[in-house]
Amino acid sequence: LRGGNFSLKDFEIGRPLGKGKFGSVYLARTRKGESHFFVAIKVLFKSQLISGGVEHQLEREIEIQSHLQHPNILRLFTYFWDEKKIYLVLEYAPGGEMYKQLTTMKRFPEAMTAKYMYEISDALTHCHMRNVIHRDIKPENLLIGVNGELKIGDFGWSVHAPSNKRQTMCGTMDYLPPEMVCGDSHTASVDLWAIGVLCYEMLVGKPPFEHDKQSETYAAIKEAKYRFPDYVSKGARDLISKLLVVDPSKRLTLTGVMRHPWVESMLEVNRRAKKEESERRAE
Ligand SMILES: Cc1cc(Nc2nc(/C=C/c3ccccc3)nc3cc(N4CCN(C)CC4)ccc23)n[nH]1
Repeated sequence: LRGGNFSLKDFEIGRPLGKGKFGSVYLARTRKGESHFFVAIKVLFKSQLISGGVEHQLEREIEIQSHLQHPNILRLFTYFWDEKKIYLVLEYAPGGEMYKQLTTMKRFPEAMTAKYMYEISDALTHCHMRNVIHRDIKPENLLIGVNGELKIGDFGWSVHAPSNKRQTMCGTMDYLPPEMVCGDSHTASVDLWAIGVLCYEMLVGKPPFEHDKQSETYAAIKEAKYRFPDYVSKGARDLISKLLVVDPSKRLTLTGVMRHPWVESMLEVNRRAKKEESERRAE
């Protein structure tokens, strides 16, 4: 997939993987050469982009995602268009969507949650170093790679920091931090709040500020008011409580997440489990 000017004829289109707001995503593979290389092709209708007024958002998504190269960020290899559609050639993540995994498992074990928290913090460090804030971290935008690693997918809402872009709210607001709920300008620390929400949702199976009425969700977010079920460990509570902080400047940093004692201890549990498994297989 080096170089440019690809077109649809260079790919064999497979099954649809999913349908988004502005188009569908298909499994595909390159025709050229003997090694069939799987990709995911996101097909967007120009007409819908224009009527949705999101062309420049797509430009930003392409600009940002094509320049980010990180093992926990889904690659955007290339893109092309014909008279009616735009095609994004994205990395294929064979593990599927994290939110489906979470729905199936109800909630993730602490070691699995900590691994995902480490990986997403590493990926966001890569983004923030390039002055990119994602702004839409949630299980629906996260995919699972071939080795069970997390991949941040959709960059449809990412922007260059700082930004006070009001976004037309579509989808859940469970992940919105207080400063975005109040319409203040926001910085990269919105992603720190979002991974706090994500950590809670991975451990509990639902987000911390979920309420029947939107106004109750807003109120709970603005005061960072939430409760833990008994089974959430002290270490996990400590991490989440350092991320779900109303004052953006007081939130834990990404380095702080990756070095948090609970994360470190859980990664050690993962390493030991992997070692035992490989020793068992070696026998
Ligand atoms: C961009 C991309 C997707 C992707 N991989 C996959 N995407 C989607 C669902 C995608 C989707 C797209 C738009 C809207 C909704 C869903 N579903 C997937 C389901 C997969 N399987 C195989 C693994 N099974 C456990 C579950 C079903 C595998 C990869 C998937 N790699 N790269």
